[in-house]
Parts: sequence; structure tokens; C-alpha cells
Amino acid sequence: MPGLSRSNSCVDIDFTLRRKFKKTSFRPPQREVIVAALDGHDVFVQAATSFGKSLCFQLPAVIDHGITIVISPLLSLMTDQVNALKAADVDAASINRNTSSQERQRLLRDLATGHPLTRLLYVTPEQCATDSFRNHLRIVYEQKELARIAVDEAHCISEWGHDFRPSFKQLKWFRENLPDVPIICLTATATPQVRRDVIATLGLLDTKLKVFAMTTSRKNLHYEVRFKSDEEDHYLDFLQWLKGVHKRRADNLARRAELEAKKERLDNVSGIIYTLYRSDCEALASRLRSDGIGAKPYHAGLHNEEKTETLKRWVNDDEGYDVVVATTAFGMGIDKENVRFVAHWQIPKSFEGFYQESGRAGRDGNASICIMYYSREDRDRAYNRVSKEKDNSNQEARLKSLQSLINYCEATDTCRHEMICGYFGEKEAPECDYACDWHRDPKTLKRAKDRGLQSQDFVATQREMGRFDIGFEGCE
Ligand SMILES: Nc1ncnc2c1ncn2[C@@H]1O[C@H](COP(=O)(O)OP(=O)(O)OP(=O)(O)O)[C@@H](O)[C@H]1O
Repeated sequence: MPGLSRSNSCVDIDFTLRRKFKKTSFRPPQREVIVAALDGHDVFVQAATSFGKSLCFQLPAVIDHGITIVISPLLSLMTDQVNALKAADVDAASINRNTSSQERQRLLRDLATGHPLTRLLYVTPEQCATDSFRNHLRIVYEQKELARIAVDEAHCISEWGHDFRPSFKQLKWFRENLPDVPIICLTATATPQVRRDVIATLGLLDTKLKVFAMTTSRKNLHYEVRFKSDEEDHYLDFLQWLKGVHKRRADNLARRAELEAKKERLDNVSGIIYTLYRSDCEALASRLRSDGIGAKPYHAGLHNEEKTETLKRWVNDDEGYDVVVATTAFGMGIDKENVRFVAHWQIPKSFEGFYQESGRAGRDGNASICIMYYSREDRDRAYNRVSKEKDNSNQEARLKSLQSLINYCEATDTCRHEMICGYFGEKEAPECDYACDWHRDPKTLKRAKDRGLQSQDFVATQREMGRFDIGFEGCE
């Protein structure tokens, strides 16, 4: 089957960027990625959270002839991207469990013509695995109108990834059955092992593949670990910190005038607190409210209307909605620019989850802070949770990831940015302009750890988890 004939459309890139996406310039190396995709290469993109990965497949889809199928695991992400594209007058749509049967039929009829009008079709990997959908794609393929397959959150393909989804593995069908359709995959969180696995599973060949592996470092994020124990209430530490931020904004006259000119409230310090427990969401939000902080809970057990309202008002910076206390599902696909802090109330289950959740801070490029509250009791609870999870298909990988995060929390001798980049396989230490607790003051950090952690059994647990102890050199 001959491949899609490609237009030499690179000249349109800048025009499309301005016209459709309302951006003035590319972030390096978005242009190179887009040109490689338009040239028909397979492309693997690894870039930091908020880098702008979506543009790398959306812009070629707008320029190129034919349809781009986007495979995404996250419904909220799909909906947001489709809505934004529609607003820019791009014919985008999605098929997922929320799609009405009428809309689904309309989209399938569009595919069945072999010459679809839809330019980007977002689908779940489960949808891609159905015979009916595959048959529709074959029709489009035979008409040489299948421009490209884009796999977002591509780490889900690998059993070594933190979010492995078996249905993602079935995406190998594309190369096996539609061999000359280019594939672009994108992720923020692939270790070298995951990257190799994704490339092998999808059947991407060296001869046709361009890999763009950018740094995972987010220079504007300040990372710090705060130590705690079950015997102490770290709420007060957090409250004091947040009130301190409010006060500094109020005391700095220039800043105050600037905020007032923009009609911004002094206490609108937008943030997310992540907790593993639904009950914490409610209790903590209510406690913060009683201390004058506009905080709201967000978790899967709340009614949809309440969640939608909270999200909408938080995004709008409405009074009373400055801080969202949420379980980890919150934030997927949310592109709020001015999130000034992300706090983890306990150690999360994986290194990648921590990186991704922290990455929701500072998407506007301004300085923001990522605080992790860490105790050895929480560490043991996290270890128990992961080791007892029913789905143990990639348990070794998950334990390795958790161990790396524990090492990150326990370390008092290395830059936090360096540890994060090291985990994702970067050889060079990134620049850190006093943007972590270790660079700020290593002695204070060490003292805080000695004082803050109660349980002394770390050595024992280290031994127990010894076979997963991989330091920060990645999962090699
Ligand atoms: N060239 C550009 N100039 C200005 N803004 C850009 C550019 N490219 C992307 N953006 C903006 O950057 C933000 C993040 O983009 P996007 O959601 O694609 O990030 P991402 O890499 O998928 O991040 P994450 O992994 O955190 O979801 C969006 O608001 C997007 O509009």
C-alpha cells in the first residue's frame, strides 16, 4: 500500500501557528518536531510538563492532507483539546464513552467515506482495539487519507511505565497493519527503559524515527521536601507558609500596587494540595477555610456538578476557590497558567506521578513552589499500598519508582532538579538557580530532616526494598 502523498507544506508552518494557534513563535524545538512529522518521519517526543507537546501533532494535522488519529488515555484532556481546536475553527472531535450515539454514528460515517472531513479525531486506546473502528480506519488508509497516528501519554504503552494500560499495548496493530502511516508519540515521563519499550512496541524503526528528548527540568519550579511524622500536625507548617506568602505580597508595596492595578486579590495564591485520601480532602479544605483560606475539596466521590463548579471557579481565580485539596485524579489535562504552588500532603505512589502533579505549577513560566511533606510512616504506608495492589502486572516497576521517590525525599546531598532529571535518564545536571532546598541551604535541610523524621527504621526498609534500590541513575 503506497503511503500518503505529502505536501511540501513547511512554508505554512509559521502562518498556521499565528493564524490557528494564536502563538507568535515556536518554543525550541517545536519547529523541528513539526517539520519531522510533516516529512513523514516517526517521531518520539519527550519534553517537560507544560512544554507544549500537543502543538507538535496538532499543527501538522491542520496543515497536512488527511486525518490524524490521536490516542489519549484521559477523557478530560480529550475534551479540553477538542474544545480548544473547535474554537480555533479546526474540525476536531472525539469518540469516547461520553460521546452520544448520534455523534459517534456521524463520525463513523465520516470515516466510512474514506475522505473524512474531520482533521483530528481523539479516541481512547480501547476504541482503537475494536474491529469496527479498525475497519473504518482501513477504509481511510486505502484512500491514503490517514495522515498520522499521535499517541499522547505514550508511557502508558510500557509495562515499565507508571501508568501502564494493556489497551495501549495493542497500538502495535497500527504498524503491523498500516505499515506506512507515521506515528508520533509524546510523553513527559519516560525513563530510558520506558522509551525503548515504547519504540519497540510500536514498531518504530531507527531508519524512519526521529527522537526529540528534551530536558524534564522545569527551571521555574522550586522543589523542597518538608519532613514530618505522625506525631506532629504539619498543617500548621503549611498554614504558616501560605499566610507568609500572602503577607509578603501585601507588604511589598510595588507588588501590591501591581496586583491592585490588575484587580488581583492579595490572597489569590492559586494552588493544589494533593492527598491520597478522600477524607483528607474534605477535612483539610474545611480546616483551611476556617483559617481564612479559600479552599475546596475535589475527589471522585463528589457530585459532578460540585466538581465542575469547583474547577471552573478555581480556574477563574474566584474568591473562595484559591486552593483545591484533591486526590491525584485532579489536574489531568488542566492548563491553568498561574498555579503558584503544588503541595503533596503525603508521598505519592510514583516518581512520575510526583513529577507530573508538581508540573501543574508554574505553567506561565513564573516562579512557583512544589512542596512535598514526607514522613517515614507515610513511606511505609505507600510501600504497603503499592505492594498490595491487586493489579501486579508491573509491580517491580512501580516499586522501583516509589523507591526512587523515597530516595529523593531522603536525600540531603544533591540538587532536587538533578535528581529528577537523573531519574528520567538525563546525564547532565540541569541548571538550578537556588531553586531547591538543597541549593538554598544544605545544612538547614539536613537539620530539618534529622529533627523532622521520627521513625528510625529506614535502614531496615531499605534492606527490604534493596533489590529495587536504583539510586537516581534511572531504571537502567
Ligand atoms: N509556541 C508556543 N508559544 C506559546 N505558548 C505555547 C506554545 N506552545 C504551546 N504553548 C502553550 O503551552 C501550554 C502547554 O501546552 P500543552 O498542554 O501542549 O503542554 P504539554 O507539553 O502537553 O504539557 P503536560 O505534559 O503538562 O500536559 C498551553 O497553554 C499551550 O497553549
